[in-house]
Formats: sequence, C-alpha cells, structure tokens
Amino acid sequence: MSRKAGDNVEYTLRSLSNLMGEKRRRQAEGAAGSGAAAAGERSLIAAESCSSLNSAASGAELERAARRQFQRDETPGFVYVVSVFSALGGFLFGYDTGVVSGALLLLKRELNLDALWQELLVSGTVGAAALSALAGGVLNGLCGRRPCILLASGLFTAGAGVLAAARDKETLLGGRVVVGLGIGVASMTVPVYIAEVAPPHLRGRLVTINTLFITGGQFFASVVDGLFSYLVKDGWRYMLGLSAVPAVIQFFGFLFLPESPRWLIQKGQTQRARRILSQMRGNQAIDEEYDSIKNNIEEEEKEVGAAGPVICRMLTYPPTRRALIVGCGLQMFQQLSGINTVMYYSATILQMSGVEDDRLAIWLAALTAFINFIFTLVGVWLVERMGRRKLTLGSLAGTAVALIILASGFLLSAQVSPRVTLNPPDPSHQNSTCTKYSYCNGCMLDPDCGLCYKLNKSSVVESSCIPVDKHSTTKAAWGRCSNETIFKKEDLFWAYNFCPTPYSWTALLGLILYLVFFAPGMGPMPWTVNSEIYPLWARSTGNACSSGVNWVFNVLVSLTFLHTAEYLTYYGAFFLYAGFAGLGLLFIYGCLPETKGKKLEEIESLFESRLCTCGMSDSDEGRYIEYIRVKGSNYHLSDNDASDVE
Ligand SMILES: O[C@H]1[C@H](O)[C@@H](O)[C@H](O)[C@@H](O)[C@H]1O
Repeated sequence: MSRKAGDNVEYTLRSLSNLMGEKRRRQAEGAAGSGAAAAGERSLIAAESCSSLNSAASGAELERAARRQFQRDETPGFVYVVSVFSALGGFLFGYDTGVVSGALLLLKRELNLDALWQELLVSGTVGAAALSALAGGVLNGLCGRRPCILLASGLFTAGAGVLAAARDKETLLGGRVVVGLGIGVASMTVPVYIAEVAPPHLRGRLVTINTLFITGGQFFASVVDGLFSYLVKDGWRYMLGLSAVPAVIQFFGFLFLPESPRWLIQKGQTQRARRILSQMRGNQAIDEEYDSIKNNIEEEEKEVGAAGPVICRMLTYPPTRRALIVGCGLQMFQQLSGINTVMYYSATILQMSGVEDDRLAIWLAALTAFINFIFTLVGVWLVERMGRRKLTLGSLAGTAVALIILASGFLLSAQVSPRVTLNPPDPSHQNSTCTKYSYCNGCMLDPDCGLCYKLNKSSVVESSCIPVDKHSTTKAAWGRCSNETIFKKEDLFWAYNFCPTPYSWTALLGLILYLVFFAPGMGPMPWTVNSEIYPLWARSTGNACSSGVNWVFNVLVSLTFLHTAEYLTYYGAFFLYAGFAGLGLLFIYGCLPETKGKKLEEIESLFESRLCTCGMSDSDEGRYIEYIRVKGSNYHLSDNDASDVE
C-alpha cells in the first residue's frame, strides 16, 4: 500500500540530507552552482553519481541536475487542456450557484415570487447537489470519471435550457433542480479526475485550478447579474440560460478527451490505460508510474478485500476511515466558517458602509466576488510552495481573525445604533411589529421592517421604523420612503437590513480580510485534499461523502443564517462562525497531514498512524529525505517523507 510495500524500483542515488533540515538543504543547493545546471543528460548524472556519492555538496549538485532534467521532461500541454476542460465543471458550479441572487431580483417582480418560492429556487439547487454528489460516488465507481463529467455537462445544458424558456415558477424549480444535480456530480468528479491525470508535482496546482474556476464562475455570474439587471423584462432568462454555453463546450470537448488511466487500470483495461498515461506524460517514460498504480491496486485488493459495500469497507479499514474523517471534517469546516453567508451578505455589508445606490451595491458585490477569485489564484500559486497543511492552517487562522473583525464591526454598529425618533401612524391600520422598535438595531433584525431617516451631517435624524414593501426591499410599504424617486429627491434614506453608523467600515474591513484569507486556502484546499487522500478503491465514495457533507452544511448554514442573526444578532452569528473556525483550526492542526508532492499511491500511508497526531510530527518538517532515481528511464523527484526509508 505504501511506497515501502509496493516498490520494485532500483534507486542508484539516495540523497539524504536530514542533518540540518530545510536550511541546510537550501545552502547546499546554493553551493551547487551552475556546473551542475549544465549536467542535463541522464548518463552524465549517472556518471556523476558514481564519482561523488560521498560528498554532500556533490549530492546537492546531482540533486539539482536531476531536478533540472526532471523539469525539462515537460508535462505535455495535453494535461493542461484536460484539466481546463474538466474545470469548466467548476465554472458551472460557481456560475449556477452565484447567478441566482441577481436573477431573483428580477424574477420576484415578474413572477410575483414570495419568500418561500425564492428560498425554494435557491435551496432546491443546493439540496439537489447534495443528493447527486452522494449518488455520484456509485456512478463514478461503476461508469468512470469521463461519463460522469459528460452527464454533468448534459444536466447543466438541459437545466439552462429549461430555465431560459420557463413560463412559470414550477418549471423554474424543475430547471434549478436539474442544474443542482449537475453541480453535485461535477463537484465530486472533477477534482478526482484532475488528481488522477496530473503528475504528482503539479497535482495540487491543477486541482486548485478547479476552485479557481468555481470562484471565476461566481465572479462572472455577478457581472452578468449586473449587466442584465438593466434589462428588467426577461433579463433573468439570459442570466440563467447563459450557462448553456460553457456546458455545451465541455460536453463536446469531453467526447474527445480520455478516461482516467487509474480507473481504467482498476477495471483491467490496461492497454488503454497505458496509452492514455503516455499521452499525459509526454517524453517521460511511464513504466514506474504504471507499475506502481497496478501494484497498488493488487495490494489494496489483497489487504482490504473486495466484499461488501465500499463505504463499509472504508469505515472498517482504519486508514480510509481516518482519511474520510479528515476529508469530511475539512468540507464541514469550510462551510461552517460562513463563506456563503459572507458572500451572500456582501451587498448589505457594503450598503452598511455607506453605499446607498442599489445598482452600485450589485457592482460592488461583483467586486467582492472578484476578490474571492483573485485570491484563489494566490492559492494556486502557493499550494505547491507552502503545501496543503500550512496553507490551510494559515488561511483558517486569518479567516477566524477576519470574522472577529467583521463581528466587531456589527457589534460596534449595534451599540451606537440610532434611535427611532418618529412614530407615524400606519395608514392601512394593520398592526405591524415595526412600530415597537425604539432602536434601529431591532428594526434591522426584523425582516419585515426598514428604517426611513434623514442625515444631518453624519448623524441620523427624523428616523422611523416602517414595514418594507412586499415586492421590493428598496422601499417602504407606505409613508415618506415608499416612493423611491420622491424620497431620494427629498434627501431621505431607506435602510433595509442595516443601520447607518460610523463604524460600518469595520465590517467592510472584516469582509475584505475574510476573502483575502479564506480564498487561497480554506476555499480550495478541502477539494484538493479530498481528491488525493483516498486510495483508488475508495476514491469515488470518499469524495462523494465529503462533497455531500460540503453541500449539506452549505444548505444548513445558508438556511439558518437569518434565524441565527435574529436570535444572536448579526455580530452573534459572525462570532459563532469565528468559533467554528477556531475549532476547525484545532482539527486541521491535529489531523491534516501534508500530501504535497506525494504520488496518490503513497498517500494512504499517511493515515496509517493514529488519527490526529499530525501536530506532534510537525517538528519533523525540517527533515528532508529524498530519493532520486537517476538510472533507468524515469526521474521522479520523490517526497520529503521519512516513511520512504527502507
Ligand atoms: O470552495 C468553494 C468556494 O470557496 C466558493 O466560493 C464557495 O461558494 C463554495 O461553497 C466553496 O465550496
């Protein structure tokens, strides 16, 4: 299972430099100079390895030369093409989850949607994604990754068509459910597929590109929402239908793209697997990789047996049980840190900070999505440099601090919440709860009310808490703030969901910091790590479970946010998420091992020791043991993993 067991490869050079850890390694590399850089030919490296094996400096030279040679064995463009086409699934996941907020603004007017229907259209998709992610595990195992990606793009296309042509809300719900089914299958299949075709040294980066596409899809959706919000009639048809374009491109692209070679080997289709593997590896010989995958599968079958449902085998076999706990835990903490409420709530946070205009708020929300996207790009850059563990820990620590700042912003705003000074009589004589609030804070937390006020310099004057218009939250149901054009001319303001205070910028700062920290690590790493921690026989099921957990917590957090805010107030809700982020930090510190650079077949060995003992072995991080094969046809710079010592 681990490399120890499955290795039948002859190594003629072992570079062992654990004496002074990473620092010393760098010094040695620096001293190697440019002489070694020229040593590119394999034979030359082999010759050098014989004459200078005992010298640490020469060892470093060889190491460097081999590294250069290895890097020259360029990964063929084909791997990138395959990854980008698969990541279109991530783009559609991001687009379809992101676009709905803008579409709803138009839909609720045109189709007269009440709150329940709006909720159904949002959570119908996420709920369907949760179910299909779980079912996707079985499909992936039986039919392979490629048919699942084709199925997902088919569902995306069909869903987009239904949505664009919908005449009533029931059809809309049907379309949203179909799209959700596509999202679920894509979210669990794409990371697995990319991880299986990528070479180890690029795997983290390529899988993280999928999350870059998710956040790219969310950003693109917010721009489309902004643009089509000007098209009041039928604008939503374009918003919801546009996703058919990337879906069709992905579908046709994948008709010509190959199945995962690892899945093929598992199914005994070895000739096809060899052919695809050599297409993916270009000028690098594939024997070693092929053998190691094959040996690994055979050993897995011997060790775990093939009887019973995969999930039962996973739960009874300690290494996969531990991997599953780590994978699901990561996905759970990703959602419990509140990313989707922060994104969803960004427009309001921006309004709190003084952005009065609705359209401007939509565009600024697009800016929020852009920050999420750009900082995911930072994650793509960092993942192979810092490794998964450090990146995730750093990201979650920053996220927790940002949540505390965000919550403090709301807390300060609540404490200086303006008083309600006017109490105009309700012309409809309907008893409304709004009149009972004497501070803006209470008024803002009631989803039926908003504050109508004037500003004297920067202080709120002549304020009243009035019921919100049933069809649009941008105005009051009656009174001074019920006609947008008139009240804006009269220097009146309408605040729904927020209170105007001088501390609102703290929340804005918290929001920006949140995205800056969350996006490079906690956003992509749960997907990336899950794509690599399970052995082949358990990979589909493991990813199905963890993606399911992601979607279930996504629904839970989004659906409970408004209630949580009502009971705990906004700052309470964000303090709660900060608490979850704190727990997540402990979990990740204790339980997440480093998987950077390892072959998928080697990762299982990381879960052989007791669960959550990773923090204890942190001191080993400076230790560096590396095998480099210099004789034979493959150079695989292997891992800095002490468990490889024979
Ligand atoms: O990794 C992604 C990403 O961070 C998205 O921005 C978020 O909306 C998803 O829920 C999450 O799974």
